[in-house]
This record gives sequence, C-alpha cells and structure tokens, in this order.
Amino acid sequence: MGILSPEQLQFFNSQGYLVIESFACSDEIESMMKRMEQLVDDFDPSSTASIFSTKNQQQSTDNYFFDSAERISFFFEEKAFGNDGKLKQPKQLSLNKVGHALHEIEPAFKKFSSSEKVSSLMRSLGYKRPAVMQSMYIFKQPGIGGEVVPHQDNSFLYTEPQTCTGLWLALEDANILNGCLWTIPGSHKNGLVRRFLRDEDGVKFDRPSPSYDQKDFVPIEVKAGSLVVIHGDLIHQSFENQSPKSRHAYSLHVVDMVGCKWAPENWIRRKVEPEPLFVS
Ligand SMILES: O=C(O)CCC(=O)C(=O)O
Ligand SMILES: [Fe+2]
Repeated sequence: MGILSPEQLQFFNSQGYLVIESFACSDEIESMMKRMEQLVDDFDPSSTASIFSTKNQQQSTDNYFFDSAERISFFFEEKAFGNDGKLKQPKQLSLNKVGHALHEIEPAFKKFSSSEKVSSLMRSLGYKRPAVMQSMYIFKQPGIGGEVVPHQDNSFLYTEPQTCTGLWLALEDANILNGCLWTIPGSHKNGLVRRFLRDEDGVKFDRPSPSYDQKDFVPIEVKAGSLVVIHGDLIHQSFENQSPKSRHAYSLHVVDMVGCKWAPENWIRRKVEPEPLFVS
C-alpha cells in the first residue's frame, strides 16, 4: 500500500516517469530554500574550486567530489569564472549545486526526505528497504545554469539488480525557458546503456553515450511543489538556462537495500551505511 493510485502506477510503469502536483507544501519549500540561502551565505568560495560539469567529468574527480557523498559540498557552474579565474558574479548566482548529504545533515532537508509521503511513495513503488543515497540542491542559475546531458540515473547509482529511482522536487516553477527536465517517455524499457565507474584514476563512463534524437524528448513543465518521479533507466536531460529566472530543485536518489547489492565501483563509497526510510 502507498499513496499512488493504480492509474498513477500504470502511468509510471509505461512512461518511466510521473508528475505528482503539490507534493510539497509551501512551508516545506520555503524552509529548504531559506536554509540553502543561509548555507550559501556562510560558504567561503575561496575554500574550494570544484566545478560541476556533465560534459567534462575529469574536473570533478577530486577528493572534494568523492567526500561530498557524506557532506554538504558546493559545486560551481563552469561559466561562473572569468579568464582571471575569479567569479564573475556573486557566489549566490555562481553555484551549480550543493550535495550530496543534505538529506542526512540538514534538518529542513532531512524532514522532507524522510517524510511519511516520501516513504509512502517508495512503498507504492514496491521498495522493501529504501535508502536515499544522495541529495542535491540544483540551482540552474539564470543565464549560466549549465545543461545536464541525456543520462540514466542507474548509471551513477548502480545496484545489482538495478533499483534507483529519482525524486525531483521543483522548488520553483520549471519550464522550457528556465531549463526544465526533458524525458524520452518509455525509454526506461530499453535497459541501461552505460555505467559510470570509479577506480584508482578517478571516474569514467565504461562506454560512450548513444546519440539521441531530440525529437523524442518531451518537456516536463511543472509548478513549484511538484515532484517528478524518475525511473532509474529513463533517459532524461535538461538544457542550459538562458532565461533571467532561476530554476531551483531538490533531487533525491533512492535505491533498495534488500535483494540487491550496491556496486563497489560506484562513485559513492559510504563509510557509514545509510539509514533506510523504512524496513518492510
Ligand atoms: O535538475 C536537472 O536538470 C537534472 C537533474 C537530474 O538529472 C536528476 O535529478 O536525476
Ligand atoms: Fe538524472
């Protein structure tokens, strides 16, 4: 039993994604956005120079990135820096994302992430012992918010068999102009195309990305508070935000901890096992 209706489950199973409107209330959204504002204000940008890019992974293979699995770490936009290596605009408008353990460390994020409605949703999807493996606050800044190239979340959060589901919460309205998600409906039925592996040298994909036909993607335009549930094998992407409006989102990736094994080659190597949302 869970909160999804048979129609919603049917849609998710056939399309590989599902939009749940008004999943988060305005208090939850406000508490997370306010807290992020404080975290960014307190963050000293000279303390790190990590840049997040989905095109050039080499840059993000440092220890700052690896350690972020169990911390609150800050990643800049590629386009945030000038030729002099200095930030072109205030830090508040220069960050790509903050991650990857907000759901464990920060009460406002923990409250939402381990809420009854999130658990109930995971129950609906058949999870037995779901654990949030990572959380990200994604800014998609006005003007410079970078693209996220087509991918499947199971590439990054691989279990054997595969169990990752993405929960993407719009903290602000997301539309074509400010870089909303795009998906290829039904593409989750074609299996996982590649894996993202960590070894002594860093991280890399085991094979190149297939090329996708842009005509196959549909935009997922949603209001703030909507949750987009994403199957781990669904092909999805988002474009650069060239608009003057930001597109903040809070994204969780959940895997099951029974009947499957967390791959040791994943970039996330936890020192402490994550707490499951529930055990059934
Ligand atoms: O926020 C985006 O643009 C992409 C996020 C994403 O791919 C995810 O949360 O799995
Ligand atoms: Fe994703």
